[in-house]
Amino acid sequence: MFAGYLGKTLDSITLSPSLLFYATGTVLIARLLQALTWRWWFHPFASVPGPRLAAVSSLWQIWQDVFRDGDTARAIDKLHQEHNTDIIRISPNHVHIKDPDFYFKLRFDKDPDFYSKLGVPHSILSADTKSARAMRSKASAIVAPRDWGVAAHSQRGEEINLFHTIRTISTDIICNLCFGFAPGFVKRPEDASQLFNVLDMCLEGLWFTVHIPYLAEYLNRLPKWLLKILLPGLTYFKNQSGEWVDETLRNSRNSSVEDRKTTIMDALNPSPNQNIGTADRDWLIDQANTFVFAGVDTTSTMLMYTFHKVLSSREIHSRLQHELRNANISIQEGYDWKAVRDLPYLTAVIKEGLRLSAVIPGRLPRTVPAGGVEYKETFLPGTVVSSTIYSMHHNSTIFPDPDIFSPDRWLAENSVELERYNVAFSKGKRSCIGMK
Ligand code: HEM
Repeated sequence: MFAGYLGKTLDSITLSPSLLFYATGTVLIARLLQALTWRWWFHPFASVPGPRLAAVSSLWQIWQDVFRDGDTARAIDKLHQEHNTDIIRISPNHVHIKDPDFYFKLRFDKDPDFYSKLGVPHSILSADTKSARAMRSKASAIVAPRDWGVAAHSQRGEEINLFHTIRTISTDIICNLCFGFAPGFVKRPEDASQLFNVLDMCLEGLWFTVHIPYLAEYLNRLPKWLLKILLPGLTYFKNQSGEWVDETLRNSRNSSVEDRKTTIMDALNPSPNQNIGTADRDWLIDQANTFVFAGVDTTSTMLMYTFHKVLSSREIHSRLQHELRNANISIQEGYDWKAVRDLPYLTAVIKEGLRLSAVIPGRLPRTVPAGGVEYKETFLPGTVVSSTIYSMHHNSTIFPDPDIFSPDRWLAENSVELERYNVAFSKGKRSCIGMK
């Protein structure tokens, strides 16, 4: 009887456009309310403190990343202080944990959702743990400390743009590692300007692209002519890396098998003994972009920051100068890098520069394995968890007066223990390859 009544009622309803509009709207609002209610009251992170906006949406992260110039790590640290807790909810399925002991347990896999949006889907940086392991062992065999024989060509008293100069040195060294030759930016710094503008643009754009699903993937699939119109800088970067990769492959075809293993591109080349196909060439260009991107600005920013700190403190400057003079080390005449590496005060200055320069300010998200893990009273199911380097390096229990640049903390009695908390290069299976 009820079915008959319902059938008649439905027959009498005519499906007008306005009815369709209201019905769709009602369903969408109901779905939204359901999602908000779940995230707010019933989600496993419902009791984890954090901004309300972060509990129900990704808007808090978007606000920090895009509109506050990616200053998210500092904002997260502030939240920990405000809520006086080691665990903070920074988006519906993502918590940030400040506890140093948890950092060392954070050996989970990279969050594919985040890393796939960085625009280099096939690169070592975005690869899953298993594929990355094979690439890492090949590439890290090439990265070793050595004398690169590059020195800035500046005369005494001549003004230079220090950051630009450091960047040219870093690029020449990274290119030597990757391709076996340097573009010669140290001698012709003006040639590097376009590449550096593109690196700046990519870095700024990154905070935006990580929030737009599939954007990086679509950009990668666009025809080359369209990408050139839409993003000329990115096209320039890809073409430049493409030329470098081609030259490496040409050089290795003309050299012996033993010599080929001396560059990262040769070590990673998936088809070393034959002419490389388009897919493998594109794959290598992705790796090349990653190494240039990961190696150049990290090193340059850290060095620039450290130079600034040394030059702003008369005491640190004169102690460093004294140590270098006593060791008879002068950059003008060339020097023994092994002797430089062992200088205690210089090493302490570099460690302090690494601690405070925060060159990787992001959250480095990891996925909790299926089955979940416990963190104190909170159960973390297969969600996302991160611990920023910034939080570790600004922990005042480990580093008293954390904002003060004090190389002496690395020379104190507890300095060996302190070393454990120097995580500038991250730790574990996905730590930095350039660390050596
Ligand atoms: C001061 C300099 C540097 C710092 C502070 C630094 C820091 C880091 C950090 C924190 C990570 C981990 C990122 C993550 O978990 O997503 C990383 C990864 C990486 N770094 Fe560096 N880096 C530096 C220089 C370099 C250099 C010179 C190279 C190239 C020779 C390099 C190549 C890489 C690569 C390829 C990865 C990805 C490793 C993987 O995913 O398994 N980095 N770096």
